[in-house]
Amino acid sequence: MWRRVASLSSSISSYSTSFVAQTASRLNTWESLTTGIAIAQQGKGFIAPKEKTPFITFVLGGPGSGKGTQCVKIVETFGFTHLSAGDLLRREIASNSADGVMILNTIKEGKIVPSEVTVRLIQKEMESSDNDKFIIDGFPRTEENRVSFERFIGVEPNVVLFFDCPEEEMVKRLLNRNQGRVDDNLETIKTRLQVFEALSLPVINYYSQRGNLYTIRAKGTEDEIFEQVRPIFTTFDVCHRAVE
Ligand SMILES: Nc1ncnc2c1ncn2[C@@H]1O[C@H](COP(=O)(O)OP(=O)(O)OP(=O)(O)O)[C@@H](O)[C@H]1O
Ligand SMILES: Nc1ccn([C@H]2C[C@H](O)[C@@H](COP(=O)(O)O)O2)c(=O)n1
Ligand SMILES: [Mg+2]
Repeated sequence: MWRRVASLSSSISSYSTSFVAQTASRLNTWESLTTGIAIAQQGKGFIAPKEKTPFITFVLGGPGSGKGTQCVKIVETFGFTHLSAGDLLRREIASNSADGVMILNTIKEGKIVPSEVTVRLIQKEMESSDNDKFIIDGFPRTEENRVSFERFIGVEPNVVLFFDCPEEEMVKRLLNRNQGRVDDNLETIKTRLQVFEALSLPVINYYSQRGNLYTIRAKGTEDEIFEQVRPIFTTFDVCHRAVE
């Protein structure tokens, strides 16, 4: 099971209080994870489980670019655990949680839910998973999402996929999706496209500059698109990560 030395959930709920101090403590915790065994061997009494850093893929792209569709294929082929930020948020709405109404209204408007909520949901799933390979779909949608993940989860993505799809194709797909989503209507789609351009493209540019962005031409059949994705993970050899 992949987990941090200490659970961070409680810290996230007090996100706005002493943010800088908490962040510093969190980064120390991740450092402890990697140095804990050595410290224990020196007889200083601190024992941390020896665990691998998870392999993380972020999946980005405009609304309807095919992120979820391709994630299903990636999971089937490469054994990732699929965490869709949108699905986790919709699950919160369905469970009538304290944040449910706020999340529903935000999604109906086509806007972005505060990062502390989304990161907490992702973190919970990661901590309770036996897998150490995660494909995180529709996240980070904003610079705030990105920075929150790095600060609270304490790791950066190994791979960032960007499904680059023409706008008219995305709109056509969304209007034909027929899954009863409250945000698949023309008015909300327009806002989602604006939000993508204003808030998500800067994140994509950030990863492009860091050198871990893989851009996929996302028009064509599902199989044609997957044939662009497959070699990325074959190169990383994610199926044969050593088990400790
Ligand atoms: N290559 C494709 N060609 C045609 N239709 C597709 C293709 N890929 C996915 N679709 C369809 O387009 C719709 C949107 O796809 P999908 O849900 O995977 O997009 P998404 O990027 O996850 O969207 P969102 O951001 O809204 O969750 C679905 O109905 C899906 O079946
Ligand atoms: N990081 C995220 C991901 C999703 N949301 C909200 C806003 C999106 O329009 C909606 C649906 O997500 P999708 O299923 O299209 O990936 O969920 C968010 O606020 N932050
Ligand atoms: Mg999706």
